[in-house]
Amino acid sequence: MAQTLNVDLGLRSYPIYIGSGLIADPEFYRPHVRGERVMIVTNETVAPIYLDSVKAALADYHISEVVLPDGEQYKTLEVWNRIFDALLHERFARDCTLIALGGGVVGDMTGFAAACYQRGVPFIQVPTTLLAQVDSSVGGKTGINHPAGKNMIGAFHQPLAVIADTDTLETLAQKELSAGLAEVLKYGFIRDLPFLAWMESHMAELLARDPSALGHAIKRSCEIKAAIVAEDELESGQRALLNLGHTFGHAIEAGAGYGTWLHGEAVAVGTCMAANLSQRLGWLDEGDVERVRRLVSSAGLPTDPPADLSPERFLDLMSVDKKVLSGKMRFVLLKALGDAIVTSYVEPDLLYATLADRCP
Ligand SMILES: O=C(O)C(=O)C[C@@H](O)[C@H](O)[C@H](O)COP(=O)(O)O
Repeated sequence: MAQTLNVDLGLRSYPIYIGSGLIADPEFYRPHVRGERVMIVTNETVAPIYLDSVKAALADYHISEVVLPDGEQYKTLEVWNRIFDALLHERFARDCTLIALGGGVVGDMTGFAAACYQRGVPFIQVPTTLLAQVDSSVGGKTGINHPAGKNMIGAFHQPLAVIADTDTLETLAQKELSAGLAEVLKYGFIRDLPFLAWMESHMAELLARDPSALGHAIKRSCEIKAAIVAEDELESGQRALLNLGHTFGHAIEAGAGYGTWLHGEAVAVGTCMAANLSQRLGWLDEGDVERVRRLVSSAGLPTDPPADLSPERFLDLMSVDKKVLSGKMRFVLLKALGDAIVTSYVEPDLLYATLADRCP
């Protein structure tokens, strides 16, 4: 049984299907596939587990595949180009559909390839990690990394559908599950205090992959994300709230070398740092910050930045953030738990103090 949510974007609206057993079911693909040719883009970890099921579900189409290496360190221009090599080698025309089968890296790279191939072809997201199911597969942000900054080259390109099979989470490494929980927690921190409280009391079930707890977490996360994206598709306002923890987090990922930290782990630390800065601005109290850190830690996630990332290097890496406008950094901070804002009014000494802060 699938639950269906909708991302309301006028002509670019699309469904998010969430449930068990969807990945091998042709019914979820058929209404959305365009043309007769399908290119499945996946990675070396996911292919041996799920590629055959997806191919069987798409047996009515002419299928090709490209299998990329797995990891954030491969979200590069060179690896991305392999998708075009495959499409061109096999003479794909515009009447085709790309399928992104995998986690956030595969989804972002496939979506960006779909945005660019012959100036734009359709694609479907089939996310197989928790992080991709609750966040990156929804909303149309696609792209690749540059050594100077995360997701620096990309496009907004909405998928035709998101098919989130919750069974795929059974094969996910525990570290990857925790990384996905960082983004689930984010929705509570920015917009939904009751959801945060629900996570507090259901963390053990979430970590034990209880299907009902995970199903609720995925649905609520996608509801919040779909509503924000529908309000502000191209991030001219409210959508930036979804970037809580990301300015600090992206700096950690780039500073340590892509692939050293999982994206969700870096976002978890970034969220604790955003809470720290929010306290310095007088918005959160000590108890709130402690609650943020406790929740993050209870999800099996780190709370502190790497000791070798100096405040100066942090600042340098953060200065290429996509939220920088007219040379001014903007931050997603917490006015209260469940109430995030975007602000550029942060005194440099308070920011520096947060960047220098390390738990004893
Ligand atoms: O969808 C959004 O908007 C987000 O910001 C979601 C983030 O969790 C996600 O990691 C996104 O890819 C980051 O986008 P970026 O614009 O900061 O690169």
